[in-house]
Amino acid sequence: MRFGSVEALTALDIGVGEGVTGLVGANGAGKSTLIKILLGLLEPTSGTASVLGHDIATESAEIRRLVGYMPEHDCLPPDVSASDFVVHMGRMSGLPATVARERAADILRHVGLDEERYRQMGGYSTGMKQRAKLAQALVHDPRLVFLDEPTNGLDPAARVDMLHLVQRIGRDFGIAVLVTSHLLGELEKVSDHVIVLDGGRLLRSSATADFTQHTGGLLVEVLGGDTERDVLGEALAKAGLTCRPRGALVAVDPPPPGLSREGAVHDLVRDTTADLGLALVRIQPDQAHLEDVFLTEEAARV
Ligand SMILES: Nc1ncnc2c1ncn2[C@@H]1O[C@H](COP(=O)(O)OP(=O)(O)OP(=O)(O)O)[C@@H](O)[C@H]1O
Repeated sequence: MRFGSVEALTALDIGVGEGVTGLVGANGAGKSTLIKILLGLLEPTSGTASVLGHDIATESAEIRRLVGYMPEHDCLPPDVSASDFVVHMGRMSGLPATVARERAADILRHVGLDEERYRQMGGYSTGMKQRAKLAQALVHDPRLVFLDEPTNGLDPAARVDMLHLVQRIGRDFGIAVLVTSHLLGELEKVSDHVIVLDGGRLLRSSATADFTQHTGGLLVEVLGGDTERDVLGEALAKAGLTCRPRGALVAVDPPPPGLSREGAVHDLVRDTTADLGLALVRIQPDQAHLEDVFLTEEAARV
């Protein structure tokens, strides 16, 4: 997809399956452009795509009947209640009036808009607006929903609630979800599969578990501050482990062959901590995160 001299998407060859798929990438990576192409709202400069077996070039009306779309931008009429709006959107999708009213009431309850649904949306908080936008995407019982930055503008607690809703749409309602975020780590917990875009190119597409696999290292936390952390780190280094501070924790690399016996590093960390008179808070596996994909790519480029 080209916009003049800007290549918004280049040589993108991907398939999206069932469940929840996270589409992540920095601002301008091409996420919204991809969704708009799949909805038939933008015509790609070249290439082909199909959604639920329908060609985007010739069957976009059928695609929009089967798909729900939560756009990124603010698109709610301020002088209409969420209830009236979602009923209207249900009617637009072909539902009879009584069915649209029932479905709207159900779905607004599911997304957590109760009594507020009768108030005009102009007075809503960002979190309430995002919920209303989500409800209109779901009212006609689609087989697939595109959610463009559903957590945008939300505070941390509202973000967690929204991500929980996204997960329920995929797992409990059985609707396939393609959800975008510019925050790379955000979708790790709720997505079955993650697609990473960078400057319009595909960086990686794989099961979330492949991104977040156990690195073989450990993270250790002891009570106290940087001093206690560093005392432990130095003692572990003397004992033959490679480690470094990571925030308030000590990150221990995968053990050398002499310490590869199951539990050997755990025992060493526990004993070293006790010998130093420090209080151990936790030892946990060090997992790779989505951000690491970008760091690895950057390192490869350098
Ligand atoms: N209508 C347009 N005209 C010109 N350029 C556009 C248009 N739409 C998008 N672009 C450009 O295409 C690129 C991809 O934009 P897109 O909005 O798809 O990114 P995004 O990953 O969704 O980012 P964001 O998280 O900021 O929404 C950007 O460089 C953007 O400036």
